[in-house]
Amino acid sequence: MSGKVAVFSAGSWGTAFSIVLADAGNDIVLWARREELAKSINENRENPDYQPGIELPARVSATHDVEQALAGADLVVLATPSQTLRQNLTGWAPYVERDAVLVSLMKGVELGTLERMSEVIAQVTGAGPERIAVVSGPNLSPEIARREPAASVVACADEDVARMLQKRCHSPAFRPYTSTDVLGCELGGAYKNVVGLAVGMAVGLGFGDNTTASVITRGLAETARLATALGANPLTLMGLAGLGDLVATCSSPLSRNRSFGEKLGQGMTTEEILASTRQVAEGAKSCASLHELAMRTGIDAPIAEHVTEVVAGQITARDMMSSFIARDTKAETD
Ligand SMILES: NC(=O)c1ccc[n+]([C@@H]2O[C@H](COP(=O)([O-])OP(=O)(O)OC[C@H]3O[C@@H](n4cnc5c(N)ncnc54)[C@H](O)[C@@H]3O)[C@@H](O)[C@H]2O)c1
Ligand SMILES: O=P(O)(O)OC[C@H](O)CO
Repeated sequence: MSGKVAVFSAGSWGTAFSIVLADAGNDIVLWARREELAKSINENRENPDYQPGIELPARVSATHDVEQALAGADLVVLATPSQTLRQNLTGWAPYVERDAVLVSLMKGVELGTLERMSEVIAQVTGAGPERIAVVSGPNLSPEIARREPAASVVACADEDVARMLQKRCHSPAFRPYTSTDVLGCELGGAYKNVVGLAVGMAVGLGFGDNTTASVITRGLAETARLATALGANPLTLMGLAGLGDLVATCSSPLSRNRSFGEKLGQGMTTEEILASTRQVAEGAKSCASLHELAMRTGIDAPIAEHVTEVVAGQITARDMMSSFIARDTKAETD
């Protein structure tokens, strides 16, 4: 099964996932925000800004023209920073083919509205749940771009559509599993970034594996508490889009969220860290929306709460770690 796929946009994950889709037999048009980047990708077969040193397959071409990217595409893959999706998609939506399936690769929750990316897509495009899918799992883009073996979850409320997407992105190095739990996959993906920040802070403070394992495990408990309260299948959180992604993010120096946390732990401010990178660390924004979502749902979320405070400069990473230990004691399963 193959066809034309439009990928928005040519960042780290959009570029790496284009390689997966091309290896699986699709023709990809990769939209780049800057015209000169699209030109450079077409001329040099490489995205020097986001996946340097990786040769792009012949099936991948780039454009800065939205209409050209979307014409005839039956899959539209969205990989922008989460907080920019609504505004961007509003401009792109008029050119999306009527029956195209919209696939979110993003791992964030919108500030203010507290909406997941699939909810933003539904609102902006009017697409029903059978046309909205999510891909989420332990997929650090530099490893995917190098075609190192990895698995992931493709979720859609309509299982047939999830199966179609599974076929469209099953490549020799990338193994997708289907799910109908869109909410569980999205919250697993967004929450692991916040836990990755907390783990990074512990590493930056010089703490070892007992500390990081404790934060990871309590982070999974916090994720599962919120996600299941909102209707997720608890098994989703134990799978690739939950535990799997949490392990990859929290253990890898490639993770932008973990690295961001490490710098906070070493004493840098959020503003200094943001000024030092062009890539997005979604957890630095979604910590606030996830904490608010937890409060609105009546769920205890100390990791999201304290990470938000550290990112906002209200407490230090060391204060956060002390507070985790000093909190009222309770049963593990409460
Ligand atoms: N990189 C990964 O390993 C990875 C893996 C899985 C999921 N994700 C998720 O994919 C999403 C995108 O991440 P990424 O790693 O590709 O980010 P990135 O920072 O590498 O790239 C972001 C892309 O969006 C564009 N962009 C930035 N600001 C924009 C704006 N205001 N309007 C339009 N475009 C804008 C950039 O030009 C770039 O092409 C995030 O939600 C992230 O959590 C990333
Ligand atoms: O680099 P990060 O922290 O955004 O993580 C990338 C992916 O989400 C890992 O699955």
